[in-house]
Amino acid sequence: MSFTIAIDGPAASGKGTLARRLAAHYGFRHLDTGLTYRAVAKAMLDAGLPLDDEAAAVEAARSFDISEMRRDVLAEHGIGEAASRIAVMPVVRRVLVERQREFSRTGAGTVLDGRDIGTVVCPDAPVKLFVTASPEVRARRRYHEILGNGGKAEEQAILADIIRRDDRDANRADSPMRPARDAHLLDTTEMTIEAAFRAAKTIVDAALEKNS
Ligand SMILES: Nc1ncnc2c1ncn2[C@@H]1O[C@H](COP(=O)(O)OP(=O)(O)OP(=O)(O)O)[C@@H](O)[C@H]1O
Ligand SMILES: Nc1ccn([C@@H]2O[C@H](COP(=O)(O)O)[C@@H](O)[C@H]2O)c(=O)n1
Repeated sequence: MSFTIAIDGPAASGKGTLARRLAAHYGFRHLDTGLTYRAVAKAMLDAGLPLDDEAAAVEAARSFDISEMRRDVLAEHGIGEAASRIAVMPVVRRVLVERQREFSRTGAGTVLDGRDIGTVVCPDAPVKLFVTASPEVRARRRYHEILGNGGKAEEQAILADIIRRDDRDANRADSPMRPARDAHLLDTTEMTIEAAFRAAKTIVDAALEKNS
């Protein structure tokens, strides 16, 4: 059986960075589940379809290749916003959650990050983290990331986007973003990436020890 590390948290909280570090450290496979919602959103946008076309979104959710998802192609802020609008549709979630669960069962260990991993996708995961940071710090980090990649951005606009997306994700009826009851909360507002990794590793090591 696969040992799954479930990581959730709001937009730009650092959950993907942490998930990638943990996966590399333990030799586990990683799935950024946000990319699955983004892949559906991009397919809809590229086809010029309205984002609330459920039948088309379900078809897109069934047909894209998970192994072909690329963060650099799907990272755009507008795609994140569209993904969050698509993510309110229960029928789309059902298809994607099944594909994410399938991934979580492969190999000796997996790391999945998203919004509902600890609560819905992998509720039996032996270790769950909920990563947060203040909205202002998250907006600043994302701003510097975009600039570092040669893009243009406005910090205040990013902050407004993040707040709007968090609100939609936390208040939708199906699978709202929230920490699982047994999740460890990790507030990285004042933490470096390295400090966040070390704190998470201590938690994961304890869970691995308990499972052995
Ligand atoms: N503890 C930290 N200290 C400083 N910068 C950080 C920290 N954690 C993450 N970052 C930076 O913040 C930005 C957002 O991190 P990341 O992409 O991992 O967030 P995310 O939660 O996966 O985002 P998304 O919601 O878009 O999936 C990245 O530029 C990353 O390098
Ligand atoms: N498990 C998940 C993961 C993501 N979403 C939705 O997708 C949007 C984009 O996610 P990013 O992590 O790439 O920013 C996000 O805002 C959520 O609406 C989800 O619902 N469940």
